[in-house]
Amino acid sequence: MPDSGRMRPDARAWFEHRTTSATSLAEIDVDALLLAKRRGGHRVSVVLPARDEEATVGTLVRDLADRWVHGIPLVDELVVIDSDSTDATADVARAAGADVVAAADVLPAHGNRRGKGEALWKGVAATSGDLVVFMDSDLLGDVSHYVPGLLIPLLTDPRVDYVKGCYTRPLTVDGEHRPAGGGRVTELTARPLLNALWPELAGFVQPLGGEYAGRRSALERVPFVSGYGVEVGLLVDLLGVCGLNGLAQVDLGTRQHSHQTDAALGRMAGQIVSTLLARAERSGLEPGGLLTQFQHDGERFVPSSTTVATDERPPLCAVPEYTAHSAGVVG
Ligand SMILES: O=c1ccn([C@@H]2O[C@H](COP(=O)(O)OP(=O)(O)O[C@H]3O[C@H](CO)[C@@H](O)[C@H](O)[C@H]3O)[C@@H](O)[C@H]2O)c(=O)[nH]1
Ligand SMILES: O=C(O)[C@H](O)COP(=O)(O)O
Repeated sequence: MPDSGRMRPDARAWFEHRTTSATSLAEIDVDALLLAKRRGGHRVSVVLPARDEEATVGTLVRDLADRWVHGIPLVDELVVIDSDSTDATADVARAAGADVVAAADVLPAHGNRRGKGEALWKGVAATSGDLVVFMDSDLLGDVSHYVPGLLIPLLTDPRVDYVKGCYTRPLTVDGEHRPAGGGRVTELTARPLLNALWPELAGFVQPLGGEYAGRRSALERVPFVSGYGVEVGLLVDLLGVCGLNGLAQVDLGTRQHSHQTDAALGRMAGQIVSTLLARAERSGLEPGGLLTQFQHDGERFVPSSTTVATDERPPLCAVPEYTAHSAGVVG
């Protein structure tokens, strides 16, 4: 039976002390945040990787620019990294107020690879803020509070180097809408693997979520996996660089995005498996047997842990009672 009491103590302590909430603008003291930004002499870059996102990137960029560039000056640089789009992503994003940089034009001597992680790596290279906020370009609805929400831990606690967003994820597939249940690769691949191999990270509610922020000083010290393995790669590698207490998460409320096909999610899961197994092999890790999952109770995420370690029986041909019996039967 699930039992939150059985969550690994270090993961549980991290979850309790390093999870904060910023589910809407009403919950955020933006003036205090701006003051902290000015006092600390910080510069904030927002990086949005985008591949063929003409349908969504315009509204997102306009919301962010209106609120945090032209309104309250929390963001100094709003950059869309055009990841080899074949649609009007670049024009739409530029018209909405972003600086648009083609991934292929950044560090050209290093070539141009495919994938989201490549766009993020180029995004860090192309910007200059000491604090970098990442957001996907296919987000739906007004999510402009994500930016200050992700910045709070970085602007208010010098021990925090990296902040992951977490959220409830509705799922709409084939016209059927469910208020939660999104993040299928997260639940079926990333979470079980991360729990097995890096149990101290079990408190992360959304290890794959595309909204997170970090100090450049940390981000420039870790590799960026070029494809969809980038989020789990960053989590594991930043754990090594910053330690568990250098990581934090913030509940941003709800996240809706465009869903990919099952076949595409299978390929994404494959990249995540490959990213994590490569790191586990390098570190010689043995899998553990506890899985922590989360449910939102209306106020907060509630963890519940289950033993998933497997037991097994030997081949029957090695069981004397069986071989004696089956010899008798055959004979
Ligand atoms: O080659 C690519 C592929 C994607 N993207 C952009 O990356 C973002 C996320 O990509 P998407 O294909 O929408 O991923 P999801 O299906 O939403 O996958 C989830 O899981 C992924 C794996 O961890 C994360 O990278 C995502 O942020 C997270 O939302 C979007 O803005 C894309 O336009 C690129 O820039 N280049
Ligand atoms: O984060 C994930 O697991 C993938 O983006 C899939 O999300 P979805 O199930 O909401 O499409």
